[in-house]
Amino acid sequence: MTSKNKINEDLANERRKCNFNIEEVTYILDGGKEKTLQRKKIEDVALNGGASVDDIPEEYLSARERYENAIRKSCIYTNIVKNEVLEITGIENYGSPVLRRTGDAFFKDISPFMLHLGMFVPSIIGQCTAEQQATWLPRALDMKIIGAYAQTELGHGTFIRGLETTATYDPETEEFVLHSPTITSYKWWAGGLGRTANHCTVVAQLYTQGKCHGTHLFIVQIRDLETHMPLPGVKVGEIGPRMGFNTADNGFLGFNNYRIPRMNMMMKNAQVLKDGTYVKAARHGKLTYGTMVFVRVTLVGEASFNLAKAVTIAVRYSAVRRQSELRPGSIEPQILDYPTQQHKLFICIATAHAFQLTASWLWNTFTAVQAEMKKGNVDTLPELHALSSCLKALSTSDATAYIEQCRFACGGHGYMLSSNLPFLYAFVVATRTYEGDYTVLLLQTARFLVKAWEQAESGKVVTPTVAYLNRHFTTNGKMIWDNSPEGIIRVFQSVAAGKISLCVRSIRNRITSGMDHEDAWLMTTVQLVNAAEAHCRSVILHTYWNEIVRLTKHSSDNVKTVLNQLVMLYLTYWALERTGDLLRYSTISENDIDLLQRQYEELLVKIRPNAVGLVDAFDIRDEILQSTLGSYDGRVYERLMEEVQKNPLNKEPVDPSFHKYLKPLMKSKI
Ligand SMILES: CC(C)(COP(=O)(O)OP(=O)(O)OC[C@H]1O[C@@H](n2cnc3c(N)ncnc32)[C@H](O)[C@@H]1OP(=O)(O)O)[C@@H](O)C(=O)NCCC(=O)NCCSC(=O)CCCC(=O)O
Ligand SMILES: Cc1cc2nc3c(=O)[nH]c(=O)nc-3n(C[C@H](O)[C@H](O)[C@H](O)COP(=O)(O)OP(=O)(O)OC[C@H]3O[C@@H](n4cnc5c(N)ncnc54)[C@H](O)[C@@H]3O)c2cc1C
Repeated sequence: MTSKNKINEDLANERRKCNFNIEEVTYILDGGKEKTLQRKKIEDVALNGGASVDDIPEEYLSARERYENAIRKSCIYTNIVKNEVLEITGIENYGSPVLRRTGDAFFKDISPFMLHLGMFVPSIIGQCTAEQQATWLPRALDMKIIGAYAQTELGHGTFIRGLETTATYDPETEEFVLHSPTITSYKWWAGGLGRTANHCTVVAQLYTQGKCHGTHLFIVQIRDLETHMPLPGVKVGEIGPRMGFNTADNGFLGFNNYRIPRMNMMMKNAQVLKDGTYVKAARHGKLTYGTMVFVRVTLVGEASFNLAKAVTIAVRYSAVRRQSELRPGSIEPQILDYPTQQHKLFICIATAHAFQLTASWLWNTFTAVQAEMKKGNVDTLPELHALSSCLKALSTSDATAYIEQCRFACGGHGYMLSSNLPFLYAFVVATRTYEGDYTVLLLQTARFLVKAWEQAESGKVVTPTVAYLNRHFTTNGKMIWDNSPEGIIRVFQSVAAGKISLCVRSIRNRITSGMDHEDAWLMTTVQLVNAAEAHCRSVILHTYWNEIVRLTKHSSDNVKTVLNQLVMLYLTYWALERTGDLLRYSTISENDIDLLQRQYEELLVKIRPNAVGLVDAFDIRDEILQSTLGSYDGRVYERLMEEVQKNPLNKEPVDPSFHKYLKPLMKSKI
């Protein structure tokens, strides 16, 4: 072994201490051994060529250079995927989370193609008829056309019904006329739209035969395929620097009476016939929002993966980093030995597991609902919408907070862009806003919960994720505290039921005292968000526990033990975080809380020897981590030094600005 790939001794020791089979845990997280092997094969094909390495790290480039470099790498990666990876996986895996994950080796920031695969293609699959799909899908998958998803406008993102772009049908020419009547109607934010896309999905208010039928989706060509010039009637550009996503050319777009053929309306759920007659095929009013539901479902896994990256970096760094003295003259401890550091980091490992397992469960729920909808049954859609909304909100919000916690855990070096933690934060914090803002989505879930509560009150059996509401009406008084996993979960469900119940009471009291329903709802929204959060916590705790029990049935004893310790840590952590709620809605005593605290601290001690093994089990290759602090070999200080050599500011010993400005300043008299 050369000194270059020699593993840091502290990290090597940690690996010797690890007492469970790391691969077994990787298989569980990936969804089975087959999936792990497939992922590894894809990573080998895509990454072993070393195409991801930038001579100059992208953070040193100008905005133009950075964009061009991102396009260059997107094309390299797309060619690898088209020519080599899909040979192995089949076309149906285009856009799969594995390819998304592997793509991270090519970009610290974002690929300008992300929205093409993330939303443009899914909108064709989900919103077009079979005939339309046959026209558009092969071209999109083959990158003959490159798309974006232009829904949000300068004036409206959340309130989709308030969008102002119009699509007015002209039966004379059998075309839609797209128009942006105001400044606020300009499309704003769409990823890949500013410089890259030549097509996009546009969401616009549909007018036909003089009547508005609400928002619908259209496929719109915006640039010439040969020259890439914006087509006449299209005004398009990049919106400017932002906190992250700086290589994703988020764009603006306006139309001046721009015409598209009738068949460019995505017609799966509604059609406009040649004569302008509007036909609604959908069995549910909100099926045009389907692409958003799909993306929200995938964002739970995205939150888990990015948190796994951050905690891999922070745990490895904490094993390498030594700081302070416990006793005078004693060897400086690894910072991972501080219980406060363990408190910051182990919850991140557990949360990444909780979200990963919840993401797989949610994906299965999503595909089951899709299958029902194919048969014409839309009854399960409201529950899926409520679930995907709150899980998207909480997973992105928790992942944001914990990635920042990982950065804090790395002290000053965590602030370096080369640690990759700032990039991870800037990416994940955006996911809390886009695809539906945190508060707005929790309020959607709250609508569902209040309805479910009313059903349970009237004695009806409610759907599985809110079945605890039926129990709420059959038990009297506070839930008996019980420190078993099932007991803690039951108490969290009681907290949710209690909070929903308070919301309903609050709304009813307000209505009784003269408010109309809208105002009573509005005045209760702070509580409603809180209740939806509590419901979602109970769903995550329940799912995480159930899945661990199910998935470790045949695991080796050590794997069972360590995964159990993690899920117990998660349950205990949240019980301690919510002692106020637990005191209010269960019989928990001060003594029980003391016991919980002790149990938590003991779990930190038990997990400590396996901490590095647990992050190794995420199996994230160095090329994907892209971190000076988090590499497998732990050569933290060497990597920070190597990175300094790439800094263009260090190319010359004296900067030209010295002669231009500094020296004259130093020479000038007061
Ligand atoms: C907030 C709402 C849900 C409100 O919509 P609305 O039309 O005003 O709703 P409403 O008329 O008050 O009716 C509410 C009703 O509609 C239902 N509903 C709402 N959304 C869905 C859905 N997706 N599936 C199934 N049902 C849905 C709700 O459950 C309500 O039902 P109810 O009346 O209670 O029976 C909606 O406007 C919304 O989803 N806003 C968020 C916008 C958003 O997510 N934009 C994403 C833009 S693309 C993007 O960000 C790309 C990111 C980049 C990337 O991915 O990389
Ligand atoms: C990096 C990034 C990429 C994006 N990519 C795309 C894309 O590709 N395509 C696209 O179409 N869009 C995209 N978006 C836009 C994104 O979907 C919207 O920004 C998002 O849906 C939030 O809408 P908004 O900006 O209008 O926020 P607003 O709705 O104006 O929210 C502002 C505040 O008001 C609050 N608020 C708003 N309405 C309510 C309410 N009813 N009740 C209580 N509180 C409320 C919110 O909670 C929030 O705190 C992107 C955004 C970002 C940041």
